[in-house]
Amino acid sequence: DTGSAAAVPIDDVDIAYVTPVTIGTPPQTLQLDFDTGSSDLWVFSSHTPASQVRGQEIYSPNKSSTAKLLEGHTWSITYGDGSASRGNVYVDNFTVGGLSVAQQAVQTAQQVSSSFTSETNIDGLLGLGFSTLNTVSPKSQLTFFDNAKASLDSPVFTVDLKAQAAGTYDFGFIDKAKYTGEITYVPVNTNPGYWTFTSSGYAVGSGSFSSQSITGIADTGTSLVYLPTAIVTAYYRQVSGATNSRNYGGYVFPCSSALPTFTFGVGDARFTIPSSYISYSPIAPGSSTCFGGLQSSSGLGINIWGDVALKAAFVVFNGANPPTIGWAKK
Ligand SMILES: CSC[C@H](NC(=O)[C@H](Cc1ccccc1)OC(=O)N1CCC(N)CC1)C(=O)N[C@@H](CC1CCCCC1)[C@@H](O)Cn1ccccc1=O
Repeated sequence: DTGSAAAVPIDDVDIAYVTPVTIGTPPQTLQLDFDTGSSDLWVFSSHTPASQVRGQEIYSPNKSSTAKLLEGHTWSITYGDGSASRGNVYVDNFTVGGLSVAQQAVQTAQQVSSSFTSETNIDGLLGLGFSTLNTVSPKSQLTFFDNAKASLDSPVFTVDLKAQAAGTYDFGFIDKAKYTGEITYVPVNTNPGYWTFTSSGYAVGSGSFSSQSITGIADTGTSLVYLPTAIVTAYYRQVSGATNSRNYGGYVFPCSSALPTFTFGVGDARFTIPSSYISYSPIAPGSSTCFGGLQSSSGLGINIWGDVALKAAFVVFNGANPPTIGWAKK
């Protein structure tokens, strides 16, 4: 089997991307944020208090003839940005872009934090991390990818995110039309449960490439790129008026300042993030102060290659044994 579904930016700065999925019988369509940084599949549902729902599509298991409650199972998750949700668990038919899983664990929200309520374009998350991270108790559940893997032509999914345009998540195949040149594969460390790999170094603008190992995670659920402070300060030293603002929680600069590109290495390959991706967004609508798409990871304890980096490449998440991750230009 294979599947292919669109990844659509939810706003004008690509803060996140959503992908349509169908759940149950008859099919209920929701827009989920596919997140390689977590491993829970959870949805706004008929169990979510009305006061916490603001226009999101909901999944109603009682309207699905194939839904079954997973007795006594609950889940609770808190993300890096402090957002959180928790609830019960059903199993039901689940389809992404023509690829179906019959008994997928669908975690229904009984409680979501205010940031989820206010994010009206996200109806839930679909975790594409390793199933070891799943929070369902007493028995943890498998991700959609792990459930589908055995039936896939090839045990892979690929990510092709675009700036202000619809990209794709493909399952089970690698579409040669989506990239140019070769795919450079590097090992993945599955220990923490994320797609953790080691970049071979970086360059700021047209400066020389600094070869060094930068271990981090490829995370579709994180908007920005978070790297070691030394790298980030070297970058913003080239941006006139840039300051690391405690007030705004990161590097900001005059929107009129010229920004260099940022190049990162994967093995011998080099990927350049255009300046436009790093001039992330005005700190408030109409402001002339902009927030950077490259920020320090010092507060996180982990380096994160989020959407700002993923948009600059075609990425293969290879779920074979052992797993690897492949990067190609596009
Ligand atoms: C540096 S972990 C911060 C990161 N959350 C972000 O990247 C959010 C994304 C967002 C924001 C607003 C609307 C929609 C989406 O965006 C910002 O935080 N931004 C963008 C806008 C900027 N002005 C400020 C900084 C984050 O927790 N991701 C997790 C998945 C997210 C959770 C929130 C909803 C969307 C999916 C996850 O993969 C991060 N993970 C990764 C590994 C381990 C644990 C863990 O939990």
